[in-house]
Amino acid sequence: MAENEERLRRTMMFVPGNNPAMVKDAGIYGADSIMFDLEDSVSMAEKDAARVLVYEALQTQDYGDAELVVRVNGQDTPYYENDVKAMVKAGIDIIRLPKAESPEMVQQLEADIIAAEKQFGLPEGSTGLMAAIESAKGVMNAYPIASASKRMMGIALSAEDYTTDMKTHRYPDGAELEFARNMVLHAARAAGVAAFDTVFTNMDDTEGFYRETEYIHQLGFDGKSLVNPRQIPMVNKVYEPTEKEIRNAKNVINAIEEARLKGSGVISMNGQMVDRPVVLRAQRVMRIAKASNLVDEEGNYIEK
Ligand SMILES: CC(C)(COP(=O)(O)OP(=O)(O)OC[C@H]1O[C@@H](n2cnc3c(N)ncnc32)[C@H](O)[C@@H]1OP(=O)(O)O)[C@@H](O)C(=O)NCCC(=O)NCCSC(=O)C[C@@](O)(CC(=O)O)C(=O)O
Ligand SMILES: [Mg+2]
Repeated sequence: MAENEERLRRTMMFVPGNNPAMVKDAGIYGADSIMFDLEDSVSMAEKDAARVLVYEALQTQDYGDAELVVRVNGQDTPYYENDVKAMVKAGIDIIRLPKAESPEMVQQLEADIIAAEKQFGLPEGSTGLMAAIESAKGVMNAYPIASASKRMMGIALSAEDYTTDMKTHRYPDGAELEFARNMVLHAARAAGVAAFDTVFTNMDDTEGFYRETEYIHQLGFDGKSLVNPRQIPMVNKVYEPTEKEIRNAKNVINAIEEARLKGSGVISMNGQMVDRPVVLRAQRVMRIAKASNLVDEEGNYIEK
């Protein structure tokens, strides 16, 4: 769980698994997580070829520090079993289960991963998993799903399938997603795993993308599933702490350290009470600032 909190997962970019150029170059854009897709962006005719392409790429390409995720086909398809086996064998970090509706589906994936790790002689526990919530049933079961496996890295809302299931579609104000977003986020936090907001599919609506990203950042999501590399710097910009937030976080950490030396767990700073939750938030700001190269080793803001 601590690892989930430490690792930055602001941007998880879908990469269609049947597109050799996109699969090859996916590492150059700086996504925190690269998600190879074997499911809905790949036609039936290309399912086997896409699996082979992604498998080969995982053996030969250097994706740097990015976390590597693959969205396998659903458990009700003839592709699922081969997808899981091939991706575990390839050493993928995380398998994303689409259309998760129950904890049993997650436990089935966990059992299939364990069997594959044994078959290929990999250390048990080397492959993590996550679940995408894409229906009313999935939303109602969000917490049981999020807490179904100790390998669970996070859960994601998938609004395209979800709004279809809800007999609506996506609107600019996002009101149709309010309940699902809150359920997914609360389930993730209660289970101690990461929470990912859904894709935004209108590549030309930059203003709408910023508005949605600012909103989900305010709610508390770790990050967002993306469909295009142009969306990566926009999410990072929203998630980047400001200079004021960084200076304030550093002051909070220094102040509480001074208070601790005096034997106190609470202190007043510029009229503002500073206690444990404030310190935890300040530490998180500093972690993101460090990962975004906004501070030096001592935590001082780097002037641009
Ligand atoms: C949208 C578009 C066609 C736009 O094309 P465009 O050509 O206009 O893009 P450009 O910006 O011009 O590309 C500039 C350069 O970037 C390269 N480039 C672009 N996209 C890249 C990428 N993704 N990965 C690596 N490389 C990429 C491109 O090759 C070019 O490289 P180069 O030629 O070298 O300059 C394209 O992006 C794309 O196909 N996206 C992925 C779509 C996809 O995966 N859909 C399935 C997942 S959603 C789903 O299933 C719903 C869900 O399940 C979701 C959930 O579960 O969360 C639910 O229910 O909600
Ligand atoms: Mg979907």
